[in-house]
Amino acid sequence: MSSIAFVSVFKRYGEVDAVKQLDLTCDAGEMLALLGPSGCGKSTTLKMAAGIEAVSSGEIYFGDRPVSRLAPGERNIAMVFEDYALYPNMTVWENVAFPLKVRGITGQPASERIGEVLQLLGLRQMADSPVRGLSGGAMQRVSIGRALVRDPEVILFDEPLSHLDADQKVQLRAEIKRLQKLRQVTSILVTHDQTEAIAMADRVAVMNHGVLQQVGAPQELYERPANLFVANFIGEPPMNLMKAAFTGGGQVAGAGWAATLEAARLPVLDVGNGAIVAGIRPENIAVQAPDIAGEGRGTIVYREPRGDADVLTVALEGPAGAADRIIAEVPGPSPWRAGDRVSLGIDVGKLLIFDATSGRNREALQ
Ligand SMILES: Nc1ncnc2c1ncn2[C@@H]1O[C@H](COP(=O)(O)OP(=O)(O)OP(=O)(O)O)[C@@H](O)[C@H]1O
Repeated sequence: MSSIAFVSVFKRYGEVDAVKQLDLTCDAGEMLALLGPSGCGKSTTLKMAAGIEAVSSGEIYFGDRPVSRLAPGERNIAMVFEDYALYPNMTVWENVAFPLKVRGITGQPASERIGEVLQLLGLRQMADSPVRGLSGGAMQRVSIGRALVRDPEVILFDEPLSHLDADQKVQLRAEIKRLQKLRQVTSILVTHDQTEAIAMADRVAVMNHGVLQQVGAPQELYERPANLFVANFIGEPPMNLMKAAFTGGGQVAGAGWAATLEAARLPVLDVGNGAIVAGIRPENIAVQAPDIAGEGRGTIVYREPRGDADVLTVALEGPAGAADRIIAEVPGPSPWRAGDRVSLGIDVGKLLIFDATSGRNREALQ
C-alpha cells in the first residue's frame, strides 16, 4: 500500500494545457475522487497515474518511488473502466483469473485467490457463466474482482458507475467503498458525479480547466468551498450566489436583502472595497410568514416538491424592482405555494463571502 503524489505535474496536448501545475497527494489506503466538469483534466490525471499518458513535466510518486517513466505494466496498478473491458466470451471465473494467468499464477494459489474475491463480490454463484449476458452491475463487479485479485498497489477507477441504472449505482458504490476500506487499497476515482464522489471518497479533489480548485473531505468542500467554482459545483440545488456589498456596521446587503454578520468574522470578511459575492445554501434559509422579521421579503414564484423537502424560488422585493431571486429548501411538504408572500431568515453564520474578481472565499484556508 502506498500513497500517490503528483508533484508539479503538467500535461500539454499541443496547444491545450490539459493539466496545470498539479500538486496533489492520495494518501496510502485512501480513496480520492477527482471531480469536475467535462474537459477539466480528471481523466488525463488518471491516465498519467496509470502510465497510459506521459507527463509533460513534473513527477508522479507511488510512495517514494518515481513512476512517471515506468510503463503501465511496471507500476503495479489495476484499472476499472466505465465500459468494464471484460472478455465477453469468457466466464466470470476466467475473467477474474486472467491477470493472474498472465503473471504465471495458476493452480491452487490462483484458485484460492479467485474464490475469495468472487465470494467478496457475491459472484460465486455465477462463476461459470459467460460474462456476455450479465447485467451491467454484475459485469462491473467482475471487473472489480479482476482488479482486486492480484492485490495491486493502486486501483484507478475511471467513471466506473456511469453506465449503470440508478439502483445498481447505489448498490455498487456502497460495495466499492466497502471493499476499498476492507482491502485498504490506495484508490483514485474519476467521476463527474458529485453524489458519487461524496458517497465513495474519503477526500474529493475538484478540478476545472486543468487546475485543482480544492481538495478536502466532502463536508469541508460543502461547508467551506475555497472559491466560487467549488461553491457552485458542489451541492444540489446549488448555493445562492449574489452580488453584495458591505454597507457598514458589519452589514452585508444585496438586491432585496441585508444581513448582519458576527463581529468576530469581520476582520477577515470586511476588507477593502473590492466587489463581493455572498453565498448561502438553500437549506440555510428559513421561509416564514411575511410579518416575521427576516433578512429579506419576497414572493414565491416556483415550488418544487421533493417529498421530504420543498425547493422554493423566491423573488425578493428590491428597491428598484430588480431584486435577487433566492432558492430556499425547506422541510416538506411545506404549507408554501407559488404566489405566497414570505419573509426569509438567512442563517448568517452560514453566509459566505467571496471576492467577485478572484472568486476566492475570504475565509478559505487554502
Ligand atoms: N489525446 C488528446 N489529445 C488532445 N487533447 C486532449 C486529449 N485528451 C484530452 N485532451 C484535452 O485535454 C483536456 C482535458 O481532457 P480530459 O479528458 O482529461 O478531461 P475530463 O475532465 O476527463 O473530461 P471527460 O469527463 O469529458 O472525459 C480537454 O480539453 C481535452 O479536450
